[in-house]
Amino acid sequence: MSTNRTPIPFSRESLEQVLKRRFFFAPSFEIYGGVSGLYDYGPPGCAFQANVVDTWRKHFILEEDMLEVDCTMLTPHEVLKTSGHVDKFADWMCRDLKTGEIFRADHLVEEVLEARLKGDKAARGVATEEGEEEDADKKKRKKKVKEIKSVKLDDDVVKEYENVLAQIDGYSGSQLGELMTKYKINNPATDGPLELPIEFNLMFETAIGPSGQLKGYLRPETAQGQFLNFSKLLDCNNEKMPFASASIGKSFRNEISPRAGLLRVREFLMAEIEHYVDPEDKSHSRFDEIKDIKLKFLPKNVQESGSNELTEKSIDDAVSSGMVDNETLGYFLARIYLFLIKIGVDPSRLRFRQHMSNEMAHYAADCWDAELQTSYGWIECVGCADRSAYDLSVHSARTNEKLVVRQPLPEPVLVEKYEVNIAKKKFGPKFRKDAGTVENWLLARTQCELEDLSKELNENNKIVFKIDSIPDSIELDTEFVKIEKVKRTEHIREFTPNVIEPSFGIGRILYSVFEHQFWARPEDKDRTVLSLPPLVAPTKVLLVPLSSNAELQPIVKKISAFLRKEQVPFKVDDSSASIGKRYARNDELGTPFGITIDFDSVKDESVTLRDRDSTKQVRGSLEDIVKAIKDITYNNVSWTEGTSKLTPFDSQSEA
Ligand SMILES: Nc1ncnc2c1ncn2[C@@H]1O[C@H](COP(=O)(O)OP(=O)(O)OP(=O)(O)O)[C@@H](O)[C@H]1O
Repeated sequence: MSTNRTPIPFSRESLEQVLKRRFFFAPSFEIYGGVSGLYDYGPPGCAFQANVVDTWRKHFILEEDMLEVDCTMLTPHEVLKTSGHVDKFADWMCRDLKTGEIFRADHLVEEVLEARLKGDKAARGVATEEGEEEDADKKKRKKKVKEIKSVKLDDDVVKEYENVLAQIDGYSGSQLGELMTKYKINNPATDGPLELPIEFNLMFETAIGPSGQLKGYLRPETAQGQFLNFSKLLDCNNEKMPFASASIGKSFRNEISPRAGLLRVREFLMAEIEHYVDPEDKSHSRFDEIKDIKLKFLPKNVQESGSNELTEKSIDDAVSSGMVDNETLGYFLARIYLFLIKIGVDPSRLRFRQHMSNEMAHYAADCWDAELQTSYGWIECVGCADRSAYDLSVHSARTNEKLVVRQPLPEPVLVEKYEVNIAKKKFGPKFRKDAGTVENWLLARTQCELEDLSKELNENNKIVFKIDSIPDSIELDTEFVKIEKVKRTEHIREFTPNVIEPSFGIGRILYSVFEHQFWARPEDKDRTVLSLPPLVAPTKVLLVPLSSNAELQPIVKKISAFLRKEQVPFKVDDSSASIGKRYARNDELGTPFGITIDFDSVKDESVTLRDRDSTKQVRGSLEDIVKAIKDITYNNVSWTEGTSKLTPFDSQSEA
């Protein structure tokens, strides 16, 4: 990284101009006025994303020998009903019945309370936090917010607000409604009253096929496709455990109020891992390799006490103290950290936040988000959850397909377990075409469910339950079914694996890296640079002929052919702009190296290599220069080390 990089106040406006000017990304359908939450990536954005995804594949899929799948985005209703998304994948929205404006309830509470705290700080003459810039939308809204005037709050109220904000991700709809009433939160623009929060499902609904009868959704995550292929994947892995599947693909969420550019969009690229592990042994065979890595943690008890103070600990300490639930989860937190650093995340602006008890799904054993600090605040970019056996169990129960691992036991064991005995002959006449479905439903129950059913049968002499595909409730007495605890000698251990799921939103990560790597040359604040790591930079080399003299053309062609052969992504800039301007253009594109071709190059094929960040230059043969570029880009070699055998070159002014 540059030795010249001095901290200057980050300007989001300036970054946005660069990203737009160089077409990293832009609103989709822009000439039609655009649609909120939808973006197209331009050439440098595409190349950057492709390189990040390539690094992700190498870092996780290849390094960890994961099984990659590519599943469909269109998903039938039944699958997402079973997974819980149809009923629960929702955010809370509230409407202003007069103006029709819609707000996401938690974001509204957060924005208003933050604004009031800012007003309070202003009244007390305290400077507001640096780096918390506001996007245009937020600014527009805030302009109209009457209460952002500097109004001093009581100390108790400040404490209360801070406490609410620390836990903002964990509130239910009714709790948000209570907060809105308690703190008199109205439409910030008009001060008009708002409806209490109602649930809004975030999935895009569609119909599959012309009849319109097969209801479906665009998937909101890639995970379900991986779970449904579990048995095939286990087979691919020769039935060996633990193992992981992985998938990279688009997901869709009909966000209530998309905002903050790439950070909250309606269609985005996800990279997800489902690591299947024995529930009785969540150790990880490679834990030793990462155990000493130190991470910054924000545990749930700290947030629940209204604070956001970070604790720095090694992963080893975090797991052995029980703060992180198990070794495998800890292993992935460290691997996530290493990946993010590799692609340009600033480690000092990365923290791992644990989900609070009321935020975490009831089945999850533990959950941590990798959050990156940006001018929009701390943003969740990677979720990493131990989802226990939930997903495989629910799909198994719904389809009656066993999604389990069967392992021969070293010694037979005597076990006590619940078994279902069905009076098959009576099922046919009672249930007719549904007899098989009811039978399979009973046989697919887990031991815990059987324990409950057995109790119910003993106490009431009957059990009553509901199966989705059968309209009426089903009632069975002991003539039809017996559920009893029996002793059996077993030679095989059968279990449903637990799943540890690291889930990456690529767009959020890309944007955070832009912010973390954007700076301006101290001598001129308009000469901005995107210091993307060479590994992921869209183009590695800018080829710059010193002049447009025809004499240089053959050597430019020759060097281009050599770079192509060596598979180094490059661009030629033979425009008439000054050399400094040409470099400046590429500094904004994040191109880490410049190769300058001059009249000496014609004589001896030597060239000059320029480093984007330090603007240092060295001279050498084309072969040696390309070797240095490849070493620095792909082999993690520093500029100093990579160019140590090349001749330092006096760089002229780049003005
Ligand atoms: N609307 C979105 N736009 C861009 N990326 C997203 C969006 N929603 C989720 N992601 C990304 O997908 C990852 C995994 O999704 P997950 O369901 O855990 O997010 P989430 O908890 O719903 O996010 P949030 O609370 O911010 O809406 C997130 O860490 C994030 O990087």
